Order: sequence, then structure tokens, then C-alpha cells
Amino acid sequence: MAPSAPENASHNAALLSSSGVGGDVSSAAQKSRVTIIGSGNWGSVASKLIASNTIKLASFHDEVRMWVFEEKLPSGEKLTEVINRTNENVKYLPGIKLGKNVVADPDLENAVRDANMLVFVTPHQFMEGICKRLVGKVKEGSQAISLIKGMEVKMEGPCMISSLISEQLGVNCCVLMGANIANEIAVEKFSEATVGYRENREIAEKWVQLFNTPYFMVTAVQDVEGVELCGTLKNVVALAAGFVDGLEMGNNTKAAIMRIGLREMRAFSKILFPTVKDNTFFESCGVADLITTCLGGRNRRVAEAFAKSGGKRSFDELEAEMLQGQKLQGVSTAREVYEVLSNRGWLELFPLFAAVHEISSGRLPPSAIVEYGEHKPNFSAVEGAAQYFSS
Ligand SMILES: NC(=O)c1ccc[n+]([C@@H]2O[C@H](COP(=O)([O-])OP(=O)(O)OC[C@H]3O[C@@H](n4cnc5c(N)ncnc54)[C@H](O)[C@@H]3O)[C@@H](O)[C@H]2O)c1
Ligand SMILES: O=P(O)(O)OC[C@H](O)CO
Repeated sequence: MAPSAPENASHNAALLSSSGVGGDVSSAAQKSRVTIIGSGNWGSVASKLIASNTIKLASFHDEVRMWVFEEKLPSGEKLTEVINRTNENVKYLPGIKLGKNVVADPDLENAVRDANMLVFVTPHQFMEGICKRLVGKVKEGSQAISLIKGMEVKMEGPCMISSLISEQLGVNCCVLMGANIANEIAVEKFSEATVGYRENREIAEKWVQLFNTPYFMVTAVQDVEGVELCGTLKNVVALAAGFVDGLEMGNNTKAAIMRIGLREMRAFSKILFPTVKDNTFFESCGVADLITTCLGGRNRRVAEAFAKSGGKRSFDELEAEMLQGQKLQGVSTAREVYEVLSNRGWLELFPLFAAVHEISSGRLPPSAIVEYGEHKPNFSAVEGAAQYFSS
């Protein structure tokens, strides 16, 4: 059964009151109510950030509902029950209190029923199924934001996750991306993030207000696709950085990979969406996320292990062994990007992106990321492509 706030016994029931704290009935009715769809590593940190703000800001209900993909823990208990008892996501963010106003809910429909601000933060591969389940279940006039770094490729071409959400659920959808390794933000180390919005600056400001804290500085830019593609494509470059780390090629090579990767990110984004702005690549979602992910992200780490094994161990096997249930986005994104490139005859223009997929799918050895000879990617081609598409 879906938990209602008062069942959350160890928490302060008053804080979880559905009518909000300290307001009369009419002001309570105008307050925004937030639900987070997703509860992995970043989803849990997002809950903590948001819960610390809803409790302070009069325009939001205190309670933050978090939809949890239910699972049984080794102890035999359900994850939602443990989160609601301990106020910690013991599997995906152990040791961090989420905020007593966070309520874990295993029932997706129940979790979104009363909300008018929806925060989507699951691995991207689950979003199509989640959206299907939510069709007709979301409150009219709701606003959404996606923290998901990834995309879908359909017959018609690539579909960003924010578009999937907008189209399937009939809601406006902003995005939030940035240099955001979740475990660092969980312990309140300073970082920045970028909200991308389409037209409505006021809505973007409301999202900024919901996420911003003294240690998490959020800026809004009018470029949904640019922000979202930065967050999505950097995961492909992170795999390349992991390969060169696994091959112990050193800092210069890794810096070259990051530079070439950034050029391909920009060219790919602009060729698909000519409205994408160059300045977006200088925001947290752009160059800063690329740097942090190539230094300390999960995609980099697993790609390093893959290269160290000489490509003999699969990404699936390494992900299961190294991440304990957390999911990589880079391998499927590299495949999706490759599909777009190959469908449109652009493979030669994006040699780094193409090489990453060919390596992660086992068609080329990890050393092909920079190897001279027949496998050497023609990195100079991308300079031409990037310049062409950005002019
Ligand atoms: N972790 C980070 O540091 C970080 C930072 C910024 C952005 N992101 C992005 O946020 C998104 C979510 O990542 P995360 O780190 O919160 O997740 P995660 O990789 O930590 O966790 C995996 C999540 O998927 C859920 N899950 C497993 N099977 C499922 C299914 N069949 N249906 C639905 N859910 C299922 C699990 O319950 C768990 O909550 C990703 O797009 C990621 O790129 C992550
Ligand atoms: O750990 P990764 O590789 O999924 O990257 C995490 C974040 O996206 C970094 O901003």
C-alpha cells in the first residue's frame, strides 16, 4: 500500500501535513506540491536539496514525495519502508539524511496524483515505460523538469527525454544539468548547475528557487536542447576518457579527448537543433560537467576497468560488479548517438563518438580510441564539422 504521510511514524507528522505548515486553507491550496520520480544516487540527492527548500519556502508544501522503484533489500525489508523509517536511501545514498519531509512511495500513480511540480530523475532507459504509465495520471497544468542525462532514438530520429515527457504527458518540461557528481553534493560540497528552459522565465525561476542552496548554485538559460544535449553527450566522452585512463595514456591524451569531445558535442547539438547556443557550452552543464565526469564519474570509472581488461569483460558485467544497482548512461547513449550518425551518413564527421560505440560494443579494441593505423579516428574531420555547423 502507498504510504500516507502520517504513517511515516518516526517523522514529524506535522511537517508532513498535506495542507502545509502554518498556512490557511486558501494559501495552502495555492502552494506547489513537488514529486520526484526516481530515487537512485542523484534522485536521492535531488530529494535532499528540494526538501531543504520546500520546508523553508512558503510557496511550496513541505512534503516532498519520492517515487521509489521498489526492491527488497538483503535484510528482506522493502526499500521504501527503510527509507521512511530511517530517512536514508540505504541502497543508493547510504549515510545521508534526506530530510524528514521526504516520503518514499512505491506507487507511481499515487506519487504524482496531487503534485503540480514533477522532477524526473531515473536512468533514461526506463523513461519510456514510466511515461506510458503516467499518461492521463498527471494533474492538469503541472510543470516538469528532467535531471536525466540521455535520449531515445526513434524511427523519426532522436528524441530528448524532456520532449518525451512533454509529448507523452502534455506538460511543459525544463531540464537541470551540470557538473554534479551526486555523492559530492550529498555532503554539501559547492557546485553549480544549469536550468534550461524554453520560453517561460518565471517557471525557470521557480525551479531555480526549488533547487538553489548555498552549496548548489543554479543558473537558468533559455536553451533546453543545448543544456540537455550537453548532459547527455558528455557521458560518451566520459567513456573515451576512461579508455585512455585504462590504457594509462596520461593527462595530455585525456585533455585531447576532452577537447575533441567538446567539439563533437557542440557540432552534434547544433546540427540537430540549430537553435542551440554556443554560450551554453560555457555553463556548468557544458565544459564543467565534461571535466568533472571525465575525472570522477561512474562512466569513466567503468570504462577504465573495461580498457584494463582489454575489452574482454562486458560493460554489463562491470556495471553490476562495480555500481551495485546504479546504472551507466554512456554505453546506451553512445549506441544511440551512433545510430543517429549512421542513419544520417555522418559517422566520419564524428570520429570520437563513433569510436566510443565501436569500442564499447566490442568491435574495436580500447586502444582504437587514439591508435594510428587503420583504426585511427580521423579527428581532424570533426574540426571541419564543428566549424561548419557552428557558423
Ligand atoms: N549519480 C550522479 O552523480 C548523477 C549526477 C547527475 C545526473 N545524473 C543522472 O540522473 C539520472 C538518474 O541517475 P541516478 O544516479 O539517480 O540513478 P542510479 O544509477 O543511482 O540508480 C538506478 C535507479 O534506477 C532504478 N531502477 C532500476 N530498475 C528500474 C526499472 N525497471 N524502472 C525504473 N527504475 C529502475 C533503481 O531503483 C535506482 O533508483 C541519470 O540520467 C544520470 O545520468 C546522475
Ligand atoms: O557518474 P556519471 O558518469 O553518471 O556522471 C555523473 C554526473 O552526470 C556528473 O555530472
